[in-house]
Amino acid sequence: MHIVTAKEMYEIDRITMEEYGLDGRILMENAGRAIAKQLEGLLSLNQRITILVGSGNNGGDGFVIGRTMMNAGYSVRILQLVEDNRIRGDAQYHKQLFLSFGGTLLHWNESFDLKELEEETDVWVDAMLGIGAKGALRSPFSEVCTFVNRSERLTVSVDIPSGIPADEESGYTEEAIHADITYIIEAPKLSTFLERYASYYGRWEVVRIGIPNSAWSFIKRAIWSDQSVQQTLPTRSRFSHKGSHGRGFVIGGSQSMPGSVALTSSAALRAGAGLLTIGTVPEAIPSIAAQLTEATFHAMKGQNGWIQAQELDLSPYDSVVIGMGMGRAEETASITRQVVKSAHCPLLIDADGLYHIQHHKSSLRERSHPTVLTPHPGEMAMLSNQTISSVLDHPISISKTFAMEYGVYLVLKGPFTIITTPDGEQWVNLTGNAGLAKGGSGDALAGVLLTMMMQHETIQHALSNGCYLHGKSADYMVEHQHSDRDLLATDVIHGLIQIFRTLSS
Ligand SMILES: NC(=O)C1=CN([C@@H]2O[C@H](COP(=O)(O)OP(=O)(O)OC[C@H]3O[C@@H](n4cnc5c(N)ncnc54)[C@H](OP(=O)(O)O)[C@@H]3O)[C@@H](O)[C@H]2O)[C@@H](O)CC1
Ligand SMILES: Nc1ncnc2c1ncn2[C@@H]1O[C@H](COP(=O)(O)OP(=O)(O)O)[C@@H](O)[C@H]1O
Ligand SMILES: [K+]
Repeated sequence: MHIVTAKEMYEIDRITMEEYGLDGRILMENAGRAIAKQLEGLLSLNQRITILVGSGNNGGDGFVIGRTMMNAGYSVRILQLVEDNRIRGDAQYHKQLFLSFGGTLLHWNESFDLKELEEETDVWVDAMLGIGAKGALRSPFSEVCTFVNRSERLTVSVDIPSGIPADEESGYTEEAIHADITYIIEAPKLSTFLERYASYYGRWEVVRIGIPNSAWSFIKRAIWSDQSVQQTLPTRSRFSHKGSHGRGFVIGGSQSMPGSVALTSSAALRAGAGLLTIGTVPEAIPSIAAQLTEATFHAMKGQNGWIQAQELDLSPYDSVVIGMGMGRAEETASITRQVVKSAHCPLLIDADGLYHIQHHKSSLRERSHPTVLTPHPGEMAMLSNQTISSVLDHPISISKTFAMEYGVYLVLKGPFTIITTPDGEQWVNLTGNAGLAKGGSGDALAGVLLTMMMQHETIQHALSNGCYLHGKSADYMVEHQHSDRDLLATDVIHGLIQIFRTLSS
């Protein structure tokens, strides 16, 4: 399923209409009918529907929904918020149809009594503004949206909750519709995945309206779905041996922080690594070894409890991860730079490793093997010289610019993790929950990703599947054994067992 900007969606509509010849009025009919079908499944016949329409094509969808629901036996009213002469084109065509079918149309005016309308309403359908919304809500939209948000009726939005933008834009108003459900037309828009806007959508579903599959070919941004996982997760051969499943090297930890490297390694093993070696300071080995009997160790030279620069033979390894629990001391900065230069295999840099490369980003471009960076928004802000709030508002464009500029795979972590390739293609992972919002989750993810990188031919598939599995395990554990308060990274690692069992059954 693709993810689009407003501009891209308009282009897809244009291609469908001009190059394939599907009339805009038919697209609007399809949109309204697809949403009406969902509403019929959701509502009983005694629930009275009030549809709020604006001047654009989003309102046009509202007129089709009105006619279709009325025909299905529902009591429907439409409140038009703009003057008659503002409704044009396809929307005007469908408005006329609604009227000729005997629909009830109310017009907004200064003295309109919304309270009275609310008394005759069980469900608000918000068809005021869609992808054409610009800036803060103007009157009377702002008053109507404020009223609807205070009303305790079910609120269903068409395509986008009115008042929020489709893209990574600011300028929205807090009165934007807080929908219970949003029926998104054809493809989620960027704002569906932005922290600032996601909650306005409520629960969302995508409805198809007949856009041809080939019209999407220029869109390089999509959701990583259950189906994507089924198509790309490698199966195990009956004749495989430990070497077939990858030999990984985890570099990290310090005298005072042995835990995170233990989590990464445990996750890598549980995710199916063939062989795993942990490179850490000698002082950290006993505590890690006590938890992980399956790993082997490479005692690295340390200074003051931190890993220091040293000769390292990385040639036996299929993938390397560096950074977790390593600390920010100058000693570990040197080893990070050295590994960036000498790892002739896929390399994942996380946590303190990201801190160390912030002033050496150009060295990433010189690598001839894939490099993966896994920042959370704070680390992304540091790497891209932006503020955290700018990263949260523009995660999709900032990731893309960075990944393309430095030739890296970027996994920008968060409630919706964004995976970007050096070519600028992007995938959004939807699994995971707030139980992951605690120390240790990122360390576990790094381990799962390390293993996936060793087992997939395509790094993007590895990263997307790794993020999916990590989040899916958290979802499973919160649903069956834990809550999003008590979930620990070790529980997430344990939950992988169930996820793999389900995927292979
Ligand atoms: N073929 C297609 O394209 C299909 C499109 N489809 C549907 O169309 C939707 C996009 O339609 P659209 O482009 O007409 O934009 P839409 O969001 O309805 O409204 C724009 C109007 O709103 C106004 N306005 C803007 N900002 C405002 C604000 N802050 N406060 C107040 N008013 C504001 C603006 O006024 P203006 O600024 O021009 O004065 C303009 O008149 C899309 O989301 C989907 O639902 C489907 O039917 C499938 C086929
Ligand atoms: N609210 C949330 N919903 C879903 N996933 C989340 C949420 N918060 C955090 N995560 C996930 O948890 C992990 C946290 O990583 P990170 O911030 O590096 O944590 P750590 O401090 O454990 O290293 C990431 O995979 C991120 O996508
Ligand atoms: K809307």
